[in-house]
Amino acid sequence: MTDLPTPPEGVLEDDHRFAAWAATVAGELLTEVRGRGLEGKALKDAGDESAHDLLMQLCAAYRPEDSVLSEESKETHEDTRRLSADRVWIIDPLDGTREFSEPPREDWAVHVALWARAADGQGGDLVAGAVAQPGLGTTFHTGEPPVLPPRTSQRPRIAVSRTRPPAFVQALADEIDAELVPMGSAGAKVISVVRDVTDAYVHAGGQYEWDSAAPVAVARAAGLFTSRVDGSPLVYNQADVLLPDLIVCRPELSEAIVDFVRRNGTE
Ligand SMILES: Nc1ncnc2c1ncn2[C@@H]1O[C@H](COP(=O)(O)O)[C@@H](OP(=O)(O)O)[C@H]1O
Ligand SMILES: [Mg+2]
Repeated sequence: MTDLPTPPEGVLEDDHRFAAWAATVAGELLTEVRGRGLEGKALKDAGDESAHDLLMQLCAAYRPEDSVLSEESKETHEDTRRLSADRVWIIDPLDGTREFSEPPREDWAVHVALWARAADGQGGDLVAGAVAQPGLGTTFHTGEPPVLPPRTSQRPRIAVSRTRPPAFVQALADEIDAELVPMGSAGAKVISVVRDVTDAYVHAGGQYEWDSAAPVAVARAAGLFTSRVDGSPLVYNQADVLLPDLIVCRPELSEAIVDFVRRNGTE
């Protein structure tokens, strides 16, 4: 066990600030790992493992009562105690692992989200989240919700996966006269909408709760629209952590995107 970073004053008392701090220090560690001269799989593995270990240690030390679901631990996926827990941290220690291993790309991120059970005990939802994007030197989080800048492009720009863009998004773009903007990392794509680099992120075909939980928490706090591609709600802390599709967009685009999927499906 390495020495844990010391939380700044006030961080432990506030879940939003704790999420932001944890994501930030994991991002700093990843930046350091990226400077070690590793390449390819060795760099990917070192990144995934070091950020996961640090975040698990921070949660164990400072949020010992809470459950954790982390991409990098199969044990946490299968641990059914989180299904009856009141609070679950949903973590992607390194989202956009591929892009992390291709310096100087900046489309990779650290995701830390908190899911909490509703007061009536029925279901729950995301209550805090942070996305650190070290390549931009910024952590976006629900403690200080990002202010959505005015839209600078009349033509919609849709962020899509750089390596596995769903085919239907091209058809959607053709219909609404949008431009596709390929990039890595679900977090970086959501943050591109938050920053007015794009206007929407549309994905289908596979993804897991940790890929979208923290970005969606931040997007909602910024006033963006979030849903599954069929317009139904994104639901977290499920037994099956597959959450294969989503839309994050400026509110004025949601109707056209959901309507397209309802008419055409995603095949
Ligand atoms: N079809 C698919 N099945 C499973 N995971 C997928 C997926 N498409 C994207 N993802 C995951 O979503 C994240 C963003 O992907 P992309 O950059 O292609 O948009 C990546 O997370 P990780 O980097 O944490 O593995 C990737 O693994
Ligand atoms: Mg991911």
